[in-house]
Amino acid sequence: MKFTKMHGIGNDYVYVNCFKETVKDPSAVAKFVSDRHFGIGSDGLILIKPSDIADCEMDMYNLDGSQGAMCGNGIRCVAKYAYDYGIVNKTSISVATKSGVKYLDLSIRDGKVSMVKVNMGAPILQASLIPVVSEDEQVIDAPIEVNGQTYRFTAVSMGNPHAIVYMDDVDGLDIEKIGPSFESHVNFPDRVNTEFVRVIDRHTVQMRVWERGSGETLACGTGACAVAVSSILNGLVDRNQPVTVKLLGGDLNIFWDESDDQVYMTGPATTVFDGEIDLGFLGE
Ligand SMILES: N[C@@H](CCC[C@H](N)C(=O)O)C(=O)O
Repeated sequence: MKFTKMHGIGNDYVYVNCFKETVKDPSAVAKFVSDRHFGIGSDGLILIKPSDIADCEMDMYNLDGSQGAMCGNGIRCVAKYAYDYGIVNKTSISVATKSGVKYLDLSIRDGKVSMVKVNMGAPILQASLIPVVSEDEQVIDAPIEVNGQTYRFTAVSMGNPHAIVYMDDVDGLDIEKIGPSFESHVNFPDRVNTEFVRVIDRHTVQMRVWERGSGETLACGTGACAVAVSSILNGLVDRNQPVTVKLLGGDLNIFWDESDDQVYMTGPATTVFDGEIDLGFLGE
């Protein structure tokens, strides 16, 4: 299987061009290639496929083999791959995902994509659609008990579920302990991605993320969008201004446009290397 290793501010995936390659069992391939000791090493697997409704389709899998409906860092890399490897030859493109078609604008430097702006769509706040168990229609600054301690969280879906928790000491957090407990909490029937956030000023926040199916990653694009929306809803940052979200792997610029209710994410996309791997033992 030919592949390309790419990352969006350190959130790395193995990308496969399914215009040319066939992957029979993506879950098994994701688990194998993601392994940082016995595989290629990544947060998961992303297949770039032909689409009838967009320029291409993104089909993404987490490190544990589970399928994700949306990936913010991944979709910027899909756009870079599509342009740099000649699937498209225009700078405004569309990508189909399991959470709908997304529209992207590409910035070109030296003939290759360097930055991508993505219309990530409208945030979903309705509890039943996220999904999160609640008697209220929306979950904003609500209490939740995890590992015997009460936290307050806000729930937002950006096509995938996020729980946002504010705290002062994000750097000192034992995320390996608390992350899995949020992920598998009974109140999140589809599991959840959890962002632990410190507010720096009225337009800047810092976050660490525990991703559903992949554990702690250096960045999460959908998570950064959910954090910006949550921070506006909680009155912690200014509305109608871009929010800089500082993640372990770098910064993302997020703008929730009140006029059309769309969330716009801007950030880099990077190619690491091309490779080829024999997956015959998996039946591929
Ligand atoms: N890293 C991603 C999100 C990947 C999917 C997520 N773990 C899920 O299962 O919902 C991003 O950049 O958005």
